[in-house]
Amino acid sequence: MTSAGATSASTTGPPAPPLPAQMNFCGRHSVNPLGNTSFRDLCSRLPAVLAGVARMAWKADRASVVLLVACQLVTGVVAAVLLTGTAHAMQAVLGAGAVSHRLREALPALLVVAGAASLGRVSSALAQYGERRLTPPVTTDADTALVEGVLRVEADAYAGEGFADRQEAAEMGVARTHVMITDAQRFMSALIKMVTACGVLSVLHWMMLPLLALAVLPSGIGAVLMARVDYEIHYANVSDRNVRQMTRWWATTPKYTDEVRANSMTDYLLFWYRCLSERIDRRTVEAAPRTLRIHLGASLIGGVFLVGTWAGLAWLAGTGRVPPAVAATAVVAVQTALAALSQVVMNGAACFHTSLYLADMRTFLIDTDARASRRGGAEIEPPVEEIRLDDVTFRYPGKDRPAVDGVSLTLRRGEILAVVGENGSGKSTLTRLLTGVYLADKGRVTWNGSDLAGVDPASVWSCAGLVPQIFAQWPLRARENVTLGQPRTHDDAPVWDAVGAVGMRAAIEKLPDGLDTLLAREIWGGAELSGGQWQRLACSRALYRQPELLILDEPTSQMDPRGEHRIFEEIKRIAADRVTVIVTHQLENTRVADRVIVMEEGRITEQGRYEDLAAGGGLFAELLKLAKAR
Ligand SMILES: Nc1ncnc2c1ncn2[C@@H]1O[C@H](COP(=O)(O)OP(=O)(O)OP(=O)(O)O)[C@@H](O)[C@H]1O
Repeated sequence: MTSAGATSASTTGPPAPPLPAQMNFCGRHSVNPLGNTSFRDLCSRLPAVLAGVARMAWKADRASVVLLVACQLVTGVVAAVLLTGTAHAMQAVLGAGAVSHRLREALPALLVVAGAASLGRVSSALAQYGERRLTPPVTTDADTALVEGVLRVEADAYAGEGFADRQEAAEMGVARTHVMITDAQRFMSALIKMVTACGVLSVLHWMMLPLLALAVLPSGIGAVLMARVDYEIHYANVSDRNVRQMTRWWATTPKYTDEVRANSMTDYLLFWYRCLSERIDRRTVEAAPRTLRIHLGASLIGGVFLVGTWAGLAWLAGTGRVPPAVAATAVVAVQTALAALSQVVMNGAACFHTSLYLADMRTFLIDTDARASRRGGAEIEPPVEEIRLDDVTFRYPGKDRPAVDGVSLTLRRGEILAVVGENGSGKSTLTRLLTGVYLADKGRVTWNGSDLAGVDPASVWSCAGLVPQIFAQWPLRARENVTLGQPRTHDDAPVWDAVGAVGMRAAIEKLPDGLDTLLAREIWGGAELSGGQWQRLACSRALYRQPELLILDEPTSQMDPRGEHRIFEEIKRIAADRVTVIVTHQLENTRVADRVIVMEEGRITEQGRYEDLAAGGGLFAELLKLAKAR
């Protein structure tokens, strides 16, 4: 839901540019998942997060996971050996006798300490190597899962509540995946080090442990609270970030450079971009005092407890409760445990932080999975003799009125059907229902008698060729822009046939590398086509597929008369072997059709041949008159 931002009121000169719309999305999915979560709940998530990370890592590269686990174990052993070795060395050094004798006594323990330290270094280097091996495939798995999830949903999901915003939130999960392994691995190794150091400490004197825990706990709580604040800011900014991202693409892509410059939109787009960024920054800055309070509170309480820890140790040594050698070892153990504990806290909080974004990603993936196409396994066998719509109704999510409302229609092989009607009357939606891109909310669409709701969509789409109103200009080679990555043969003959049929052979031959030319001006070595040439290429894609159902939605709107004539001649030539549907506002073009249907507010209100409708007193005749009156 959006509302226009306020504009600054000025009575002289032109009005100030309006602010970007305020995003007040308040649907079912707009609830911050952390809104009613207690601190305990937050901490109890950590094991599940680590288990999730381990599962993802195991799936991506088992050998690296085994290496990392082995490194963790070595870390634990090394920490224990370091501390016990230090204790032995201390006992020898602080014992009785000449200095040279004491040093000799301490030498074996010191050598063990040096060996353990070297092993620790080697293990840490290997752990880093494992991390570097593991992070790319885990990130790629997460990223690909997200792209695949979005590609596999039923098409009407895109129009569903907050889909794009939730996708944007999930993207953050992917972005955080690359630090997830590092955080989890550091957390685990710090945890092992800490447990070892605490074990050694508890052997030295039981009182050291609670003192230590008190010293570090406040910073742990502080770090989790900070992560919570960060996530709240991130969550509040999702919609604005999404719009900013889109604005950035539209403003900077070379495709719209003419429109942006010649319509003097540069300043307005920069203004928009800046406003959105400032709004995002404002939310972040507004949270700064909260984070300062958390930081100061955690540092203050932690500092007091830390002083208490050292005082406790001094008291134990001073009162002779622990001998000097043990006290010296305890100092090392406290230092080790403190460092490890701070690392546990820091990396634990980072894992927790990441888990919030990963949870968004997981929720989104579960949602995309639930919305994935599951229509049944029936197959469409060519030739397609008949396509029928029986009382079909379709309404876009969130819309009050159906876009297609109770339409019944039968199309037979060899027939050319033209669909006309005013803007928004449901023509393109009808084509999406015919191809099974959308499934009817009510009624049935059947191909050769098979209801598309029970047919594997891939088998339908392998028989369809669609030139949509807004077609993609893929940054691919000219050849793949025709074949769409689905070559029919090992040679280029059918590709040349398809481009020849739309009058593009000469233009493709003139490209620097012919069919191998990359059609993307932005990329080095790429070339660009004109608008009409692109549209011809889009038509050649559909022709190349030799589809059972050929749908052309405004196929010639950018073409010169020769190109348009050629396309319609080709449509007539190949019509006998397929069902052809042409959506057009150029009413003269409907002369090629065997039948014309006129749509109004989602319904078919007239149908017949061009001549009959032109002579009738309906909308077709009225629109024709208006077209001729120019
Ligand atoms: N993706 C979508 N999400 C929500 N509503 C949509 C979507 N696409 C179309 N609509 C709505 O459905 C109705 C029919 O749209 P459709 O695109 O089918 O009309 P059309 O006859 O093809 O229009 P035009 O002649 O302008 O291309 C319109 O009210 C439109 O706002």
